[in-house]
Amino acid sequence: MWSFFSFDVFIYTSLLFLGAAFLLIRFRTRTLPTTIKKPPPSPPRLPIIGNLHQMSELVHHSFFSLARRYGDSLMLLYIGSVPCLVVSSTEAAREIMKTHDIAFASRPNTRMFRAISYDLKEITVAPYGEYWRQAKSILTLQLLSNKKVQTFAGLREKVINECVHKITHCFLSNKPADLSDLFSSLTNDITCMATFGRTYNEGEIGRKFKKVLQEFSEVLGSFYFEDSIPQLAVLDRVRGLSAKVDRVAVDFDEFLQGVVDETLSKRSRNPNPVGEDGVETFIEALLNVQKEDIIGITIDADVIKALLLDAYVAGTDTSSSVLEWAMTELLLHPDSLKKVQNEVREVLNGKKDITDDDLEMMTYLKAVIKETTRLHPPLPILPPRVARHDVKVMGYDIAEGTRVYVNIYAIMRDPKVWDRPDTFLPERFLDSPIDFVKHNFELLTFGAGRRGCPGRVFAMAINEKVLATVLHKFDWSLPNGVKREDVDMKETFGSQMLHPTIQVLFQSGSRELT
Ligand code: HEM
Repeated sequence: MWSFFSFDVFIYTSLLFLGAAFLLIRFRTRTLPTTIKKPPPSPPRLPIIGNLHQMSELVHHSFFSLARRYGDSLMLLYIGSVPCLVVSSTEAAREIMKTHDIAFASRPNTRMFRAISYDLKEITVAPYGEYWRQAKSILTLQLLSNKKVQTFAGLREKVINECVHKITHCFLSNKPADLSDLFSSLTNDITCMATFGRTYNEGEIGRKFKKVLQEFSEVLGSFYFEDSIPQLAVLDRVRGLSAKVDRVAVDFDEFLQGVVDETLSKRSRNPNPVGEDGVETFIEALLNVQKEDIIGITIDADVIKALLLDAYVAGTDTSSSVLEWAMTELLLHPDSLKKVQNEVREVLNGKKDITDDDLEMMTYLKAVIKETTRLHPPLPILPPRVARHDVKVMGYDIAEGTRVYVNIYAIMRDPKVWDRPDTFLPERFLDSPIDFVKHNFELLTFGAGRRGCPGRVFAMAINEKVLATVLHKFDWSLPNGVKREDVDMKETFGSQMLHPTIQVLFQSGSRELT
């Protein structure tokens, strides 16, 4: 549900750039309503496409460099005809997500999101209102509470052990471990088991699931003209994107309906079913909420499928991105690697299994994860919010309907807030109160305010345990022949989140084989 520009922007902006001069005669860029007296500073823009031609594939970098020139707190851009407020400082983020949180608590209503999110029933894109409130409270309280996340401990353990066996196998065959691939399967398996009660890796259904996920990511990463330059919506049809979006929505629905039918059929055979290992999975919990009928919204089949989609899509690639970057940074910073490994091994003191209490004592490990996501947030720009009415922010007038992009990449590298902002330095978090909490506006990995991420505890339980396990069980180095300076730290979009450009291939050492 996250990305909003992609590489195909290049092709179409070039085309548009040429066409803009001609089209200028026919169309005029939408201007702000006259009530907007003092808009935030803006770079100059072109007719029709606005500032689209200034966007690169990695939009957070484009926003970052434009903000330095035009508005390092708030800047107004136009993506096509849509006014977009770019937020690039801690103070401005606090204004948007705390002071004026309700005014900006909605998400844009776009054709793309309507098509692939059960008509905006997914929480991530749902407009602010009663439905969003109730659906988010189901997710937060019934599916992702601390207590619920603890019930998945056995499941996490099982999947992590499988990953350890695969790494051991690489070691024994003297091959580098492809951690990109291993972390991606691991987070996929944990999220699938917690959400659907089983994995979908094998056979015909596995093949179909993979294909639909691939296409889902492709449409999410596509630039949809209808949503930003409606005059050119025909281009979406010409290049087959409109049809593809509709087809992906149908295919994903077919898959999710299959998951629901399978679960219902199990329930009809056993009225009190629990998933594998006696755990109530998300789908079971949702069907129970539906049966009890105690909340203020109708939980129909589409709502169940939309919330499953929310949990699966939001929970998978985000965590694998964090793990990949953490291992990459540690390999590039041997002192930190040694320090975190010593901590893990000292806390465990010869014990084989890692408990939540052990993780609580691993303060440097937690600092490594914070520092990793500060430099490499899986979502470098928060999913867009939208102004629900005219509002004044930091002395500027923001018009109703303005889309708001909080560039957390810029905020988390702001030299006014962070000493040596581009350096990997987990120590900065050791004696610092800065944490992933709702009203923290320096470390915004999980967003903030009403629209903040409800999956933080679920995600951190995976990230901490996986990282502690691979550091405990193995010694790591770059594969033979690869030097530190050869590692390319450029970012690239994986399925949806930013990953290192390289596949993270590491040599595992022999410390302890299970
Ligand atoms: C490392 C893992 C994760 C990261 C970095 C992450 C990050 C984020 C961010 C940045 C947002 C936007 C917050 C905002 O707009 O202020 C978000 C929203 C959301 N996340 Fe996560 N997330 C992660 C894992 C999860 C998991 C595991 C789930 C559920 C199983 C989840 C479910 C959601 C949902 C439903 C929203 C939308 C909230 C709303 O719009 O009200 N996330 N996440």
